[in-house]
Amino acid sequence: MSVPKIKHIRASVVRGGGGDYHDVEDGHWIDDHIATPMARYPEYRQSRRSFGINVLGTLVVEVEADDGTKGFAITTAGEIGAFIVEKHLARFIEGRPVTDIERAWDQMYFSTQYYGRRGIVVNAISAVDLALWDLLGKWREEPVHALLGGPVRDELVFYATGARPDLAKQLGFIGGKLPLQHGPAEGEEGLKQNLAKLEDMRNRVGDDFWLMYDCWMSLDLNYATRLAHKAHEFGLKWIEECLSPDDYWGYAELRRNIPRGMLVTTGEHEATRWGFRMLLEMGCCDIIQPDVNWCGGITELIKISALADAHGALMVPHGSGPYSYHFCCTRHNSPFNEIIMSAPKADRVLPAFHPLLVNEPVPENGRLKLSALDKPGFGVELNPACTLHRPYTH
Ligand SMILES: C[C@H](O)[C@H](O)CC(=O)C(=O)O
Ligand SMILES: [Mg+2]
Repeated sequence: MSVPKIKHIRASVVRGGGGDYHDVEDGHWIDDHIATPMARYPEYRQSRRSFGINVLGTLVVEVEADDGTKGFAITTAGEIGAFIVEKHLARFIEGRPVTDIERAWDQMYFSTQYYGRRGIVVNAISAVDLALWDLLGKWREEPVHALLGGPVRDELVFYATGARPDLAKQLGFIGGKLPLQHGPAEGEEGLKQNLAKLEDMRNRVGDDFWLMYDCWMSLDLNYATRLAHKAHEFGLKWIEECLSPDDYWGYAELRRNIPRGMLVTTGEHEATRWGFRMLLEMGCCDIIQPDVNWCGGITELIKISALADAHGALMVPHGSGPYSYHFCCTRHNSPFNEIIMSAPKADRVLPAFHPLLVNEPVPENGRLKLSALDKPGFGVELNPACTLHRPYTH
C-alpha cells in the first residue's frame, strides 16, 4: 500500500473562544472574580482578562497530504505558536509519510528542547501532533479512538465546570466543579465566602452530587489545607490545582494533610511524560489532569496515561473536547470526562470549543454515546464562519 506524504502544514490564529476558552466577552462566568495567583494585586482581582489570560488566542494547525486528505487541530498558542510551527516544526512534517507520527513528535520535542519543554512550545507541538492523528484517521477513514486500540466502554460520562453546579445537575451531569473565587489575599472574609458558596451549592444539589473546587494555582499550602478541612463538611470531592504547578513538594504535603476521602487533582498546566512523572512519583495527586491540547498531544498522552495507570492514578483530562473523548473511551483509568461550560451563564451545554468547530459532539443528559465519535479522525471540521489569519509562512 502506498502511504501519502504530507505536502503542506499551515499555522493560523483565530480570536474569540475556540482553543483559547478564556477569550470571552464581558459578563461570562469564567471571568467573574476567580481566584488566581495575580489576585494578590487588587487591580487584577475581578477579571482574569485584565492580567492577560486571553492574550494568546487560538492556534489552528492544518496539514494536507499529497492525495488531498486534510487534518487539523487547535490549541492555545496564538501568533507565537504560529511562528514556532511555520519557522521551526514544519521541517519535520512536510515530505513525511502520514504514518510517521512518533518520529515527528520526537524530532519536534528534541529540536526545541533548548527553548521549549513546556508552555507555548509544547502547546504548538500538541496541535501539530493532534493534526497528524486527525490526518491519519481521515486517510484511514477511521476514528482516532480506533487507531488507539478501540473503546473500552459504550458511552462517556461527564462532570461540568462552571459557576452553576445546581444547573449542571439538572442538565444530567455527574458533578459540578466550581471556580474558587477568593484567594489568600482576601483573608478570612474571602475564606468564609468560599465556604458559603460551597454550602449553598451543596444545599441546592443534595448529598450525592459531586462538588469540586478549582483553585487555578491561587493558594498557598496553609490556605489550601484549611480550605480542604472546612470544605470536607460540605462533601467536597476534590480540590484542584491549589498551588503553583512547580510546587511538587507542596502538592505532596497537601495530599498528606487533607481529610481522608478527599482527592487532590492537578496537571492541566503540566506537560510531557517527564512532568507527569514528577507528579506521580512524588505522590502529588490522585487524579492527573493533562490538557490534551497542551501536554504534548495524543502521542504524549499515551505515555502519560500509562504512567498514571502504573501508579494507580486516574487520568481525567482538563477540557480538551473531542481530543480527550477519543482518548478516554479507550482507557480504563479515564472513567469520566470534563466539559467546561462555554455558555456565559453556565446554563446550557455548548460544544467545548464553541464556536470554532463544526460537528463537535456535545454530551446529552451528561453522557455521550460512542456512536457520536464514529467519524474519521477526530470527526470535526473548522467552522467556515471563523476567520483564520496566517501571520507567518515558511
Ligand atoms: C474555571 C477555571 O478557573 C479554569 O478556567 C478552567 C479549569 O481550570 C478547569 O476546567 O479545570
Ligand atoms: Mg482546573
